[in-house]
Amino acid sequence: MEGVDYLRDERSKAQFDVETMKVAWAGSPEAFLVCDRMAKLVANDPVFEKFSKPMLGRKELFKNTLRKTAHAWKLVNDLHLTEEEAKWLRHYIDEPSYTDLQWEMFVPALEGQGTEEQKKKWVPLAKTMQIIGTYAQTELGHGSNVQGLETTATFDRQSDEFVIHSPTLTSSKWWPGGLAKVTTHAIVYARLIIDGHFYGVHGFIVQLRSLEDHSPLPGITLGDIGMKFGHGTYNTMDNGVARFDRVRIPRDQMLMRVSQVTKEGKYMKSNVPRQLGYATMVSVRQTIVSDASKALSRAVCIATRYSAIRRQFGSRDGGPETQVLDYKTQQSRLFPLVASAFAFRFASDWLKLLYTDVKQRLEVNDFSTLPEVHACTAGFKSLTTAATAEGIEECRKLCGGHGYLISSGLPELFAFYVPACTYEGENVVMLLQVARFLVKTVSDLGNKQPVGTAAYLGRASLLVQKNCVVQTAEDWLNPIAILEAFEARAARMAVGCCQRLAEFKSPEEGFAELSSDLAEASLAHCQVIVVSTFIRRLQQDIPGRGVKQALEVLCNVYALFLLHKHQGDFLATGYLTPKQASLANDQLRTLYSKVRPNAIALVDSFNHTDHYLSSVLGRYDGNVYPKLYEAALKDPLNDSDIADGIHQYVQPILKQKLHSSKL
Ligand SMILES: CCCCCCCCCCC/C=C/C(=O)SCCNC(=O)CCNC(=O)[C@H](O)C(C)(C)COP(=O)(O)OP(=O)(O)OC[C@H]1O[C@@H](n2cnc3c(N)ncnc32)[C@H](O)[C@@H]1OP(=O)(O)O
Ligand SMILES: Cc1cc2nc3c(=O)[nH]c(=O)nc-3n(C[C@H](O)[C@H](O)[C@H](O)COP(=O)(O)OP(=O)(O)OC[C@H]3O[C@@H](n4cnc5c(N)ncnc54)[C@H](O)[C@@H]3O)c2cc1C
Repeated sequence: MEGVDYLRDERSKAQFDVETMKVAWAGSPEAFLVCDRMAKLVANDPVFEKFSKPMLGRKELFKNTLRKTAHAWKLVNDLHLTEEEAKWLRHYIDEPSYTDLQWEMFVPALEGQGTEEQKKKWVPLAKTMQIIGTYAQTELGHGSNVQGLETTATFDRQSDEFVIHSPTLTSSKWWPGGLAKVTTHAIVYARLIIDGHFYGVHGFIVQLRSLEDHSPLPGITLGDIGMKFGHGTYNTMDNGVARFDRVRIPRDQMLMRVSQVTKEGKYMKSNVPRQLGYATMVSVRQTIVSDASKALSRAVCIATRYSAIRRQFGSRDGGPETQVLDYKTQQSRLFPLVASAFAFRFASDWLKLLYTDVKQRLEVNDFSTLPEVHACTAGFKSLTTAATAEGIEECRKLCGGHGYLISSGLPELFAFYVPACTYEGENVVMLLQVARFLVKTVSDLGNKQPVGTAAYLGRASLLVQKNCVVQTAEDWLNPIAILEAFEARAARMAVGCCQRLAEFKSPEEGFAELSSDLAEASLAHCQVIVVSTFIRRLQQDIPGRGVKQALEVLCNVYALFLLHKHQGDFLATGYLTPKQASLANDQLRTLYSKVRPNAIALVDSFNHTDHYLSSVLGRYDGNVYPKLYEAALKDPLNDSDIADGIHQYVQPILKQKLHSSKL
């Protein structure tokens, strides 16, 4: 049999209806149709070809992306695509570009932090791409610590302008996408100074380049920050540096929803919290969670299909060898990642609802749920990006040596994905934000009953006393038992941290000293929410033959895999006995056997095109070896039998006459 037959055979074993699972993955029939249409539009358009990317130099990579982005924008207009469709189009084009910043950060910053008047002026310009903007917050010297930014915006009462200035080398804006060569405008974050007084960091709309000839405006120095990790992925993007030498902008270009500066130079705070200035980051963190499920699903699709084709050992009497997918070790590394992709997908759907709700509330100045939403977006961003980055690397290893080839699609996916652990809030820094929320919630238990995602902490006094009642491996299939185990472990970790914090001279000192434990407690809290979201999703109506059952198996795999991975926490907090932890692991092994017949159908449900996967190993048709061979032959080194440099550098060595002493 060939790879093609192996996958056909695997598909015939599926115990659920793949077409309905595709809809469950996409979120709704409508969402599925949009994704499917956009995926095919990109896959069938030769402009979006990407197999030649690994061979391109930096300048060509960048120009190639400009060309694709211009073509995409033409399609958006010619086909009258909605914003949702245009977002999927960008997603499937699969190349970081300045438009990510335009649509994910520049427009949301204008919309979220601008006044009605500012929005009326700037948003239409941005949405029609008459101006192209970026989000210029990070500096050479500070990224995580936004309040530590050094760029200044000094109010000049006489001219009614702000003077934007980079006073030090470390104040140079550093990293913003599109800044180096493309963007005409930026939201520049700077310390506001009026009459020598500092008023904190605010966003300012600054024009960077001439709209006539694209040259940098006077006083502005712009450049690229250099090549990044990997080859053809983030190097398509011109992440940039900007320095400002007393650049003047009109007063009405300070984003003034949160606070205003009057013509007279009076600083006025509206009744919105200053954290609203961070709202763009909350919006993008939410998008990043959804992106995590997409990136992980892509990696596991490649690794699962290849694992069904790859055979090693186990041949008897000349019969076929064992599919590596049948090895329990392969399953225990791969199936939790398949389950995680689904878990993150459902978590991101839920987070989107939470975010839509807070957005509506913010519009009418209801800030009550902002701390919880901030904690959830920050925590989920950290949990999902860390697990996805590790998962992609694991998938590379699951593909053995071939996983290291660029043609497997995995090295470039990894290089593209890993910065998600850093940008939009470094992952540990984000967990520490969750920790602040947890400590506040636990410390306030006597006065205030927690709600929403923290509601379980209202039962903390009970959860720290109760013990797990599981007696058999089957008991671990009960969602109530699973959820209580996660809640008890998280509550015990949070309460434990709070008790120890009280032993320090000051809360700040305690927080710093216990920050590792607090980050672990935060992760445990986020896991409660992801697991409970998965369980709640299964309580909804899920149509289609066997779809709900297949998802139930994955939900249990996800939860019990986490329980096994973090069993140290579960045991140390005393909720579980070693016997119960071991029963969970027994159940996990049984669950892997239930995933096995559905493995290929599950990854088919992601509906990924071969174009999107860009992987010879993950091809839908399974025709791996001939195509791997074909791809290798296309390498420029194979253009001739005698490569450049052989005559010059190798032959002289071969032909040298060695002295006998060197033999
Ligand atoms: C189709 C393709 C799609 C692609 C989609 C992806 C595109 C992505 C492109 C990626 C490009 C990358 C861009 C960037 O990276 S932009 C720069 C991002 N930078 C950061 O994320 C910086 C992280 N730092 C911070 O957010 C803050 O500095 C930090 C929160 C760490 C600390 O802030 P600060 O010093 O002001 O505050 P405190 O810790 O003292 O907190 C004060 C209180 O405010 C609360 N808080 C903090 N942040 C928020 C928020 N965002 N919303 C609401 N509340 C917030 C905090 O919890 C404190 O509350 P309490 O006092 O009650 O504890
Ligand atoms: C590909 C990419 C694209 C980007 N695009 C943009 C963009 O468009 N616009 C923009 O403004 N920025 C952008 N950034 C910058 C990005 O937002 C920052 O790099 C990020 O916020 C992390 O900040 P940092 O680099 O200062 O890391 P640092 O904060 O210096 O982190 C270094 C280490 O210190 C630790 N650390 C820091 N603070 C604490 C703390 N309080 N407690 C414990 N540990 C701590 C971190 O955990 C980390 O291990 C981009 C970055 C990348 C990689």
